[in-house]
Amino acid sequence: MLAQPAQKYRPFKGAQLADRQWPNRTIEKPPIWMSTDLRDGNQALIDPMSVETKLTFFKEIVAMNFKEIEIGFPSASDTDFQFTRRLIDEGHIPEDVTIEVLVQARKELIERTVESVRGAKRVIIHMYNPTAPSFRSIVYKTDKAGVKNIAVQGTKWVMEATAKAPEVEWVYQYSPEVFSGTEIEFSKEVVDAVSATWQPTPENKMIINLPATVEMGTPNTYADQIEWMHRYIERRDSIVLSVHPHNDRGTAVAAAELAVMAGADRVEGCLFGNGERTGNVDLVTLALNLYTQGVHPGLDFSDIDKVRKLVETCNQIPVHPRHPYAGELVFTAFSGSHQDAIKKGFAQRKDGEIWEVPYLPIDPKDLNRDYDAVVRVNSQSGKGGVSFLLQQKAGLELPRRLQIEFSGIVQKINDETGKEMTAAQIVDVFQQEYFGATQGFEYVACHVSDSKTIAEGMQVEVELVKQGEAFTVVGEGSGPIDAAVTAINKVVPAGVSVVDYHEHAVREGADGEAVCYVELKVGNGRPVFGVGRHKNIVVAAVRAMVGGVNRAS
Ligand SMILES: CC(=O)SCCNC(=O)CCNC(=O)[C@H](O)C(C)(C)COP(=O)(O)OP(=O)(O)OC[C@H]1O[C@@H](n2cnc3c(N)ncnc32)[C@H](O)[C@@H]1OP(=O)(O)O
Ligand SMILES: CC(C)C(=O)C(=O)O
Repeated sequence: MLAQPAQKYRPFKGAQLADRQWPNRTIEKPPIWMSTDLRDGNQALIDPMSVETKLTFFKEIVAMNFKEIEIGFPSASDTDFQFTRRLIDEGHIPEDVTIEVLVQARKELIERTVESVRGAKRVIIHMYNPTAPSFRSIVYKTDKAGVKNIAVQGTKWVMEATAKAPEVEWVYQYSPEVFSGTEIEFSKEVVDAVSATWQPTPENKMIINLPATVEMGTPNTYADQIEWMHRYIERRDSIVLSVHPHNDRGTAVAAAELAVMAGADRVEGCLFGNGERTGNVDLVTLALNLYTQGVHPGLDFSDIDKVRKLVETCNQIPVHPRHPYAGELVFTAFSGSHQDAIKKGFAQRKDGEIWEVPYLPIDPKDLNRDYDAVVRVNSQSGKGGVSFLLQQKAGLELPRRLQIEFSGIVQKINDETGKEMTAAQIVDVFQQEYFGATQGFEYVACHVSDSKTIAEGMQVEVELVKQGEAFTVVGEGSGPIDAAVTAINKVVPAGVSVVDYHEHAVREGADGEAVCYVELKVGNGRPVFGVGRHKNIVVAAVRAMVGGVNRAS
């Protein structure tokens, strides 16, 4: 890298717009969406899509509810020509969907393009030519007038060619390519000349598309350019103002959003931002950003994994695991404090309320994503995450101090292995630690009686085995726990005292079970937990106590 990059690169200068209005606006309705996956996305693939793949992709884009779809560049390749014909001849285009085809401002290519869509109901014919200074001097070796003439002449060729196919309802779209790098007054001059030639009306609008062919400045500079054009181009009421951001600086989504605030009616882009170089603007992120503001985007991403897999298969490019809304890891928290907040958010949440779960800007369920993946446990995790998974997977609602005790056990394993622990593994470890603690006393059975002859009110008989020897201890107390403590104390000389006790049901109804968590101390030892589960709550409590005594020793 250069020590002085200013010797090689100059800062981008956008439109002069001192009284810009867009910063005070919000987006309250979705723009018109146009998917260019089959054109701009396709032209950037290592292996462009086959006709069959394009057809599969097209049908799914339709199912997502796109009403405008750029299907290709039919004059460029036989594949695109054949695909266009198949869509039309086999009737794959729904009544309310308009296909779009791209072409350069070249007569023979325009004629071939018109031929490719003969018989279609409605078509957007999209012509482009570059207008930026470097293209004028490097690619065309011409001046502003020369470039403007290409645009106007191309428009006339489109008018002539489309007039020969009157069965099609034609919509004209013009793009001054590299609008982002073209002097703004010159962009207006070219666009005005094109619309003066085509003569759109408020009833028969044309589309003026202003591409950030290469993203050149911060997104606010694009918004300024769009607002400038929105205010000053001629025949604005007869024009659908469209934007086509690319992502060279990684800010295409922001640029598109600010451009809509600045007056754009329509956005062109690709699913997950496929496209030339760093890609086109990502329509999934744009649409779901709107959704999280309470505005329905009009597109259906209610099975986001299906959309992701489709795009990965058709493009042969993976979607990044941290891609907004769709990546494999984007609804997953590994770190302790995040898990803790998410767990509390879910616990407080009631159906029908406004979504407010910390760290999750959208409910994964709305995209058919599972809550399972929300919390994953590794050495960065804390008690919140561990207990969340136990609750989700096994229905266990651990009291706070047990959460602390058990997460210490999990943490130790994670530190040793350095690996993630799955929910099933955590449940396993919990079961081994708390339900499998049989060293010491083995619980066999217990019997509870509350006859009037029992002085303390209740009697519990506990049958145990220790080192192969079976015996029974009996205790009385004001309640079953009390009585069980008295009974067990008879075989634990150091003395057992209950510090805390919690219970809850794990399943409702006839097959319901109770889980008891007993925190106890043996002698002067530190408090430990025992956990028991059984249909009968007293049995669950006695089991918890026996388990706790075993763990304490
Ligand atoms: C920003 C974008 O994404 S724009 C879309 C880009 N997509 C594609 O290019 C994919 C499809 N294109 C192709 O397959 C080819 O370019 C074709 C088949 C259309 C044309 O191929 P060729 O005739 O061999 O032309 P090639 O692309 O090599 O050269 C471009 C020529 O067209 C001219 N040209 C390029 N774009 C345009 C345009 N929009 N309008 C008019 N002329 C143009 C160039 O100046 C050059 O002219 P020259 O031959 O006099 O130097
Ligand atoms: C053809 C135009 C709209 C284009 O793809 C671009 O400029 O990026």
